[in-house]
Amino acid sequence: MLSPSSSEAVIRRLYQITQDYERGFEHQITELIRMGLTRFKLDIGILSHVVGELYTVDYCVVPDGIELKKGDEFDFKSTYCAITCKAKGPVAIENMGQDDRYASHPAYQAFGLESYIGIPIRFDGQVYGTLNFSSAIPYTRQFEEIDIDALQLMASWIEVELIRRKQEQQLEALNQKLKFQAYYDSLTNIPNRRGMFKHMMKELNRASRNQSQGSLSLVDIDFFKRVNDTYGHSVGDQVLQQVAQTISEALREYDYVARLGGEEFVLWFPDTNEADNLEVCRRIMASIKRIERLPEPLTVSIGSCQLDCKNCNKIDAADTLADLLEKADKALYQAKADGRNRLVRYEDIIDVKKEG
Ligand SMILES: Nc1nc2c(ncn2[C@@H]2O[C@H](COP(=O)(O)OP(=O)(O)OP(=O)(O)O)[C@@H](O)[C@H]2O)c(=O)[nH]1
Repeated sequence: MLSPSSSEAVIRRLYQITQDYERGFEHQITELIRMGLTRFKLDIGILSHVVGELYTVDYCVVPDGIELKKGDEFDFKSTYCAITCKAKGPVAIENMGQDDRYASHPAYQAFGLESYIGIPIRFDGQVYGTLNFSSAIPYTRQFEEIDIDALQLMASWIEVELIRRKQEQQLEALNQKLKFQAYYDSLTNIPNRRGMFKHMMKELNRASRNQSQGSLSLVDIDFFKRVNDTYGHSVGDQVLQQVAQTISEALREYDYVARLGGEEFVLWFPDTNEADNLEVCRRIMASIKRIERLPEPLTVSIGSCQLDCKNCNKIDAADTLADLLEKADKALYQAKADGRNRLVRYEDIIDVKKEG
């Protein structure tokens, strides 16, 4: 019979291990298995996971010379786990080969383990797997109630931890979703205005630091109201999605596109001169004309402007962005006024030249 101080030691050690969140689940579970091995004086400890007929070793601690590792898979029916799951509760066997119930079990035939103590782990209303400890050597004493108590305590912590980890993963997924919704446009799946602002702050600071240049372009679908009015809002939505995709595909690796709102998109071309900006914008205009969603070709107007940070002092990114957007918007206005389906650069507008 084990003394009460021995069970107190289990509780104390379990408390230490379970408080050690910062070291991660893998560390905690390995320490818990080690504690079980010391507690039961056995040498193989496993947390298994069972899905259908597949038994997988989730975590294990084994002595030198035993080839067993995390991720190893077995046929569930031929494992000791099958015995424990069938029992629906703790199982303790001191000498499997001498036990009429188990001597001919496929698990004993396959692995030949003599002593075994295991318990089912439940998760989400189902059996997740088992926590088990075993050895090829018969047990020298009888398993006691206090052994089962210790095993149940360990299993309870694992069950709580599995739930906690699942909730943590759900929370993380929810956070990712919220982040996506905050910075991406749900219709086109490209960044929205807020996402653009965040990206551009980094980009403009980088351009300033590297004293480099770049082009900003506003792309606006022509007569989009007519698309909605003629073919319906849902076709309008599909056109917006196709335009976003077409622009994304036409861009180079470091170029950037966001939906500014409505049928307007903003494009940023880092380290790009005017000639290169013209070339990419022309490519985009041609690609958009090839969209086949409507009976007539779709056209866009583009207003572009240039940022040149060569030989300039550190810029204020927010002010610079506002300035670039305003210039591109003037150029876009001009493109619309000149008849649409064209690209105008702010630097080429006559009034601007006069002012300059
Ligand atoms: N289907 C759809 N339509 C939208 C969305 N956001 C804005 N719009 C529509 O886009 C249209 C924009 O119309 P206008 O600003 O008059 O521009 P336009 O008809 O493209 O004319 P120009 O830009 O001058 O060539 C409006 O009818 C808006 O209702 C959207 O998410 N989905």
